[in-house]
Amino acid sequence: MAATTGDSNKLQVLVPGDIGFIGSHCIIELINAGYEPIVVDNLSNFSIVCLQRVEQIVGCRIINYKIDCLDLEGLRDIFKKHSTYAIMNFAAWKSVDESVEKPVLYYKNNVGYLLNLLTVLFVFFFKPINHDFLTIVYGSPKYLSFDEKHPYIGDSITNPYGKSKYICEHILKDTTIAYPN
Ligand SMILES: O=c1ccn([C@@H]2O[C@H](COP(=O)(O)OP(=O)(O)O[C@H]3O[C@H](CO)[C@@H](O)[C@H](O)[C@H]3O)[C@@H](O)[C@H]2O)c(=O)[nH]1
Repeated sequence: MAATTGDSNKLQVLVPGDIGFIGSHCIIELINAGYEPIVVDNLSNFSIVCLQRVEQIVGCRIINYKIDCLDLEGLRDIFKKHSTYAIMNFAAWKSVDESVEKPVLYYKNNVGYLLNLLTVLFVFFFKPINHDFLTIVYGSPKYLSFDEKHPYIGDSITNPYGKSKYICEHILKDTTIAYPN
């Protein structure tokens, strides 16, 4: 199987959480579109076998790192090794029920990962990124499709998972205001 790493001139896209449901589809589309995805996943929700299946589908090896979201030094090392063109972040815990039982863990993990990504991002002079748009964060849509201008629902979010994502949205909005370029 050919490797995607090394001498390729392809633009590299860091995709934390890309062994997961949405991320694994995303890396296939990235490869089809001519990009080189860099997989960063702590394998908390999926095994490396999922990545191997994706490699079979695309017919090449995919650069991957098993690191935890709160490992700031680990993230820094990855940024040093790759000239990252963009980041698409899917790494998060997403169980509503579990988030109600373990709220601190969810805030620490989901918000902490985003803060670590932004910390490293600014060290390497990148722009802030758009985040995902979810009904769990925004509530019933006021209009479709969701975009950056859509009003947030804030206090009516019923669980720590949704709130952790809501906080992430505000962090990104504030960061984009602070660093418009
Ligand atoms: O701290 C963490 C937590 C999770 N993961 C990984 O992240 C992936 C998440 O995938 P999955 O559990 O299948 O979630 P998805 O359905 O793909 O949803 C993800 O992508 C959505 C769209 O961005 C977000 O809304 C969700 O919160 C986020 O979990 C998995 O491979 C996990 O192993 C990490 O690497 N680090």
